[in-house]
Amino acid sequence: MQNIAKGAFAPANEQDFVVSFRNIEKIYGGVKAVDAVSLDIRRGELVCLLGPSGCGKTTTLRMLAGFIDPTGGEILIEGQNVTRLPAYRRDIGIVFQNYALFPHMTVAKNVEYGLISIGMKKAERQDRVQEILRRVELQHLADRYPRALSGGQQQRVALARALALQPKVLLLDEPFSNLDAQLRVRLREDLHGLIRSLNMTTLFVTHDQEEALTLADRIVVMNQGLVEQIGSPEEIYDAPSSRFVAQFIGSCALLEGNIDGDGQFTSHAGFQLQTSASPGTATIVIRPEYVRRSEELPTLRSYRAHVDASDYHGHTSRLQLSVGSDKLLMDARFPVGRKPNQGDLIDVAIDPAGVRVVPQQAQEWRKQNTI
Ligand SMILES: Nc1ncnc2c1ncn2[C@@H]1O[C@H](COP(=O)(O)OP(=O)(O)OP(=O)(O)O)[C@@H](O)[C@H]1O
Repeated sequence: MQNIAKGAFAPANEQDFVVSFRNIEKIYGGVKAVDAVSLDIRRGELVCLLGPSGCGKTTTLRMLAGFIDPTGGEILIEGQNVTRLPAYRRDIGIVFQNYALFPHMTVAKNVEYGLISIGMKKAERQDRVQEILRRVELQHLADRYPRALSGGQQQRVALARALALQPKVLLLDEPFSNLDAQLRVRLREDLHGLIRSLNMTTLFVTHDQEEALTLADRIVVMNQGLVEQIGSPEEIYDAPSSRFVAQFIGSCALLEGNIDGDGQFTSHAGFQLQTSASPGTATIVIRPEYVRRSEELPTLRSYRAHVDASDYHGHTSRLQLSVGSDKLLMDARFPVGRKPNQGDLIDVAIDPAGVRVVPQQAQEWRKQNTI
């Protein structure tokens, strides 16, 4: 099997894989919505498909669910080729974006529904419903109808319904998109804890990078049907494989230029920075939290920067800076009353830990990772 990713969950052997996508492809009217996606998901792993609208993440999820037939490639669940199996024979639980609860059924009946359809006996069914409602802390709402539940409670019913059938894999399609910002964060933590405690193998789709970074063991960044990078949240953030990944995950400055034989980078506009990279044309990524006040890094080179914009965000301030005609971003805390304002000049230094040289495209990363 291909060694696809080198994340924290690099699998030990094939038996550990619950899901394998092998060169999966979907073509719609001549356009590749999903292009040669390969991915192995290990038992108990939480993997996120992340990317902008239209990048192919929902199509990939739905091919695993059995709702869309791939144009090419294979999908395996616990080693069995399920590519041509109908959805109901794949042992998959799904929580849809809009939860898709039955409005005329109580919470308990919603959860019980799938168990009736597989012919489970009444006593066993009722035990299972009780057990799963207890796990998602909804026992007290068992007799309510969906319309009398909050968004977060509806989400938990949908989750309970999916888990009741004890699926091999849980699929979540934008699980938090219908919730307000505060509830989103709380439910994210709840869901994380629950999935972890059940050791549930989970694939979820989101376009929200923060959701992916906080929830996933590994993130699959997709762009125009292709996998740009697969890695742990730290790898994706700290070592992006391409300009696209660097810009899509978090904020950064991207500077184009050349690296000489001593590792010195010079941008096209003349900004210079010492790196340890090999010579050649290069794009460097500088994350804003690594741009610091010069006085904090007195041994490093200092740059005089013009403050183009200065925004207070509570825990930090975000400054947009110009050094010559190159642009940098800076996230920093300033003592009360000392936040620089637009038009000020400040001296900054760049912590080398936050500087990465990235390839122009993801091809290089894919080549190295045999995708
Ligand atoms: N049934 C279809 N017929 C034709 N094209 C389709 C169909 N479904 C999806 N596509 C196209 O395939 C591409 C991938 O769509 P997909 O829904 O997988 O993207 P996505 O990353 O999930 O986007 P979003 O976040 O907006 O849901 C898009 O260009 C989309 O227009």
